[in-house]
Amino acid sequence: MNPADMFTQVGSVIASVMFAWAMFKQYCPYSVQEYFDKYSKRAFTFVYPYIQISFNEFTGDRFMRSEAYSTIENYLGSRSSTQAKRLKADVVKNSQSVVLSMDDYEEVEDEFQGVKLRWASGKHISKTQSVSFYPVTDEKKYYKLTFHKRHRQLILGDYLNHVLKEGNEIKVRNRQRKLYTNSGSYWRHVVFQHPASFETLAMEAERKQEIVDDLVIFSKAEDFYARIGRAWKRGYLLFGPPGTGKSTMIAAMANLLNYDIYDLELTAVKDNTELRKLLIETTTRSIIVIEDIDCSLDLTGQRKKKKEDEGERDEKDPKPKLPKEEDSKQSQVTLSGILNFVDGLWSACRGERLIVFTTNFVEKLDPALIRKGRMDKHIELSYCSFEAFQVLAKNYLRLDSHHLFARIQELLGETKMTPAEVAEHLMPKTISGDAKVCLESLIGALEKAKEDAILKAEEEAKEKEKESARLKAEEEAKEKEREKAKAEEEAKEKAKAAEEAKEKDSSAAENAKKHAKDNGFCDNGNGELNNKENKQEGFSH
Ligand SMILES: Nc1ncnc2c1ncn2[C@@H]1O[C@H](COP(=O)(O)OP(=O)(O)OP(=O)(O)O)[C@@H](O)[C@H]1O
Ligand SMILES: [Mg+2]
Repeated sequence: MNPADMFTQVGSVIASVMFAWAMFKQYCPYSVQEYFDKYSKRAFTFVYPYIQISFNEFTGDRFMRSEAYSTIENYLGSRSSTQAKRLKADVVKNSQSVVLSMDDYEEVEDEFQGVKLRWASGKHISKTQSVSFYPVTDEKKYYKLTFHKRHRQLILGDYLNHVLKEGNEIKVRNRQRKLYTNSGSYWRHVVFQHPASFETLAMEAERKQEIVDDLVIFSKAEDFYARIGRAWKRGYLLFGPPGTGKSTMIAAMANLLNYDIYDLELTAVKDNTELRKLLIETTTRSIIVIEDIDCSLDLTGQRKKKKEDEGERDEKDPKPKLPKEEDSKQSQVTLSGILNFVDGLWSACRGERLIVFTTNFVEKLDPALIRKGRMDKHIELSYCSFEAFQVLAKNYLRLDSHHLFARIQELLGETKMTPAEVAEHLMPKTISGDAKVCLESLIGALEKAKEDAILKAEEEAKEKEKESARLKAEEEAKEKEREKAKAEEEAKEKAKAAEEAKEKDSSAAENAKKHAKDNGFCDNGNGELNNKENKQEGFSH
């Protein structure tokens, strides 16, 4: 048979088979088709030695993008860029890096512990019925993993875990961090791009290292927290005067650990229920921040006040009062709501979270709120030390040393200036950026601050003296008044005693008279008593 005849015959056989298949599809009942489909697939898998697993892009009714799909996409990214011929590119991290993934219907190979496997990308397309000029197509993308069935155990266990772990790590590396703020009961976010870092943070090197170590240890301690049975969370309380770097440190923490920030504005939260809802919506690897917690709520007295109010209500009116209009507008988040937020509920959330409170007045806060276990680490940020100044000088002026440093060190030891103020003086003052001008400006400000502090101390001493003199005078006046009152009291006492004595005398005289009368004496009109019997006796004589 010549090749032309052979092709003609093969062609006609294929055409006949296709015709028969089309007829079968067209006229055979659906149930028979399904039956046929099922058994043909079973027969195929019986002889086909490979296993296939599909990971669809969308899962569930809510049309949520599958986490596994995006993790696998990240995992396959680097392999795709070296093997696939058609790639898709996406830009992340504020247009700073390009992430590649394989295009549809591409294949890449992978190897795990000597076992070869194959990943393929594909999509199901279904046309949806809609009243539109253009047909709407519904694409469902998927990744398909194919491997030999003798490696089933290894692939389903270790390999898939390895894919998810590595994919997640790549996702975290590539993700854009976000700064969330709450507006009522939901979070809004912007891309978080604060440049602060622990290197640029002005504080003593030793303390800084201690905080960095603490954070890094925490972020790697998943197994440790699971072993000791505690939720993977850590609380930080940052306190100190305004402008000492509390907010800057939070940004540095987020940059160090690559965490998102949830900046919680408590005054915008209506009540504890809303607070709970917001908390549940926070994601893992995040820092939840409540700035100026002492100003956000009356956390110091709220618990006490509430109890007092309840006590009063119990006494006077057993029915609960409706909130007044002005009360209902204010936040009704309570201290116990916050405490639950910090430990109770939070423990139920998966993944690592840091919570940071900042305050200018740590002594104002309820001890229950900041006890260890809730706020595990208390960090004081204080006025600028010389070591902190050196960091600022290096950041702002690129200076490691300068002959004016000695004077600055002396002045910083004698006066209080916040790092924010110091930094302000180190900002470029001339177009040439002369460091000396900045340092002199700082020295001038420090000298002035020192003079002001001396004047203030003198003023305060005078005030104190005046106050103590005033108090002394007041005390003396009070003492005099007390003495006067005492003398008056004594005089009154004396007069009363004399009155009583007089009364006593007159009543004694009265008694004596009565007694005399009873015994036969009578008053002779001259105040003398005469004995009646004696008189009678005299008459008789
Ligand atoms: N320790 C510091 N290191 C570096 N810069 C600092 C430091 N402290 C303050 N600054 C600078 O001062 C500015 C204000 O600091 P920051 O907002 O962090 O202060 P804060 O302690 O949060 O103040 P507040 O209590 O008013 O919120 C920042 O922009 C930062 O540049
Ligand atoms: Mg701040």
